Amino acid sequence: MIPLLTAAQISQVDNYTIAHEPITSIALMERASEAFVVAFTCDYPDKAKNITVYCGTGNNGGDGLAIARLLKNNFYTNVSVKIARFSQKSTPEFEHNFVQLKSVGIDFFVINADDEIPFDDSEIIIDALLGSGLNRPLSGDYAKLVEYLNNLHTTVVAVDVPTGFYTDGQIPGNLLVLKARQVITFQQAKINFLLPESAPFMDDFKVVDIGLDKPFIASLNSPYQLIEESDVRQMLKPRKPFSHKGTYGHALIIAGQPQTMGAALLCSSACAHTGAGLTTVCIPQSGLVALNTSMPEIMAIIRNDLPDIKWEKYNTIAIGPGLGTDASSIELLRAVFKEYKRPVVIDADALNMIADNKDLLLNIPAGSVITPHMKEFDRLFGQHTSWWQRIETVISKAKQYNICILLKNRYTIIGTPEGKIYFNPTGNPAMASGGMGDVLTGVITSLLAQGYAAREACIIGAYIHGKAGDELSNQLSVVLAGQVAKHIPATLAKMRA
Ligand SMILES: NC(=O)C1=CN([C@@H]2O[C@H](COP(=O)(O)OP(=O)(O)OC[C@H]3O[C@@H](n4cnc5c(N)ncnc54)[C@H](O)[C@@H]3O)[C@@H](O)[C@H]2O)[C@H](O)CC1
Ligand SMILES: [K+]
Repeated sequence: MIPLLTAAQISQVDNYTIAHEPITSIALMERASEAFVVAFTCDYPDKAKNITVYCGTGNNGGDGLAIARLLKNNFYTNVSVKIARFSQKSTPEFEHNFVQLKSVGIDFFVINADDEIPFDDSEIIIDALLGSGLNRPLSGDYAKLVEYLNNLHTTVVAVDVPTGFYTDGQIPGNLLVLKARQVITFQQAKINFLLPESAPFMDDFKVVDIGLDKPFIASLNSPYQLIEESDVRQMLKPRKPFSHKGTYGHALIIAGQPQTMGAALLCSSACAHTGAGLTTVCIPQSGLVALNTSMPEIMAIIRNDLPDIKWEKYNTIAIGPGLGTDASSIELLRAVFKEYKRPVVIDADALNMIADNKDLLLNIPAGSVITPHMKEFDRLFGQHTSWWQRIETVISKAKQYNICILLKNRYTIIGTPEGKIYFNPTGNPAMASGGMGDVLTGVITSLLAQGYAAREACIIGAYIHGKAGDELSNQLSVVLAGQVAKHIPATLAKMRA
């Protein structure tokens, strides 16, 4: 896991690294700038491009000055610098790099407070105006400059953070930010890069290692963690010799109506493909032919017969995909919560029924998983005006109800009762199509049936679901839910190799 830190914590790590590596702050800035330049030259190899580096007078600006110098050393022939000197304040690291810049003879121009903004015709802008030190929205000269630069629609590559962007905490509405084509960020993704509010301000970000002290970062015990493939590989249990279908659990999936049988088929297919020993799906009578034709490996219970079943023979139950929200479905949901005491997976219409009958929240079996998308989440827990607020709610509700909450998004957010938040990095826009959530529910259900705890089931499930889609999207511009379900065994095989 990569612990994700707030700006205040990053500055703490910065100071710790300087004191304990030890390294001077100027050498650390040089290391960061070198790392930026390595990444930059890889993505922008044309050394004749007209590049302007815009620098503030803090350490982000100091980085910018060092970057301009290093680009020149790397034979970029058309680099110049514009310095926004909007206040008397500057850092010693900035001043040091200013002297260095002058010594290598790069053209620079100082924009003072209230000055007219100089004309810019560069092909690439490197944004080193403000970084993680931002402590208020842009205004005055900074706002004027950023508005001017945004209107140019030039390719902008931001150093560490796009100027004006908040790295953590709630992002105010109508925020003015220098929009970046790419952000090359130091040491780790900033938490807000992983939230949808970052989308208008950056197309892409790349993390470069600048050697900050990793044990110290870990010691800060951040609640926010980014999942890495190695975590999932470690969590995955092998399929052992002499094991049999009973070893891998029996999942019951309660899903589908005559018009939404697809949800039941996709969910149960994903469950079987993720390796549950047995999968039974509870469907309406009219869906039986479709099930038997498409998935002969899956057993069926007809919906009307459900009340008579032996609940305890299932290792887990999933309820919700395509289920509908009529009176009989609510009755069914209540019956599951009453009769079944092991962890369940609750999705889609089951979440909507809980949203309309909030008393049911208290009856969710301990250790269960709920898998809402944003709208289902807000219906359950109230309207939110920002994703940061939603994360706070995930933390409090996961604890209150002793459940894992998996809030679906580009970087799916998984909250645990212990107060941790895990971000899943896999998945891609080719997967944005119907049924994908049903497949994810099936994957997680399968993992619970196989004996993984809710936290592991969510982390592994979200990761492999997205990774299967990533693998498919190498060749396909649109990936359908059924394709993801069928590809899971191949993804799992690679992960276990
Ligand atoms: N550990 C690392 O990741 C390293 C980071 N480096 C770089 O340092 C910046 C952070 O530098 P800092 O001096 O703390 O802040 P900024 O340059 O972002 O800002 C300077 C200064 O500006 C003032 N300010 C804040 N908000 C506003 C505003 N809205 N308008 C005007 N002025 C504002 C405030 O006083 C700030 O202190 C980080 O991003 C990296 O680029 C190191 O180079 C290497 C290690
Ligand atoms: K910046």
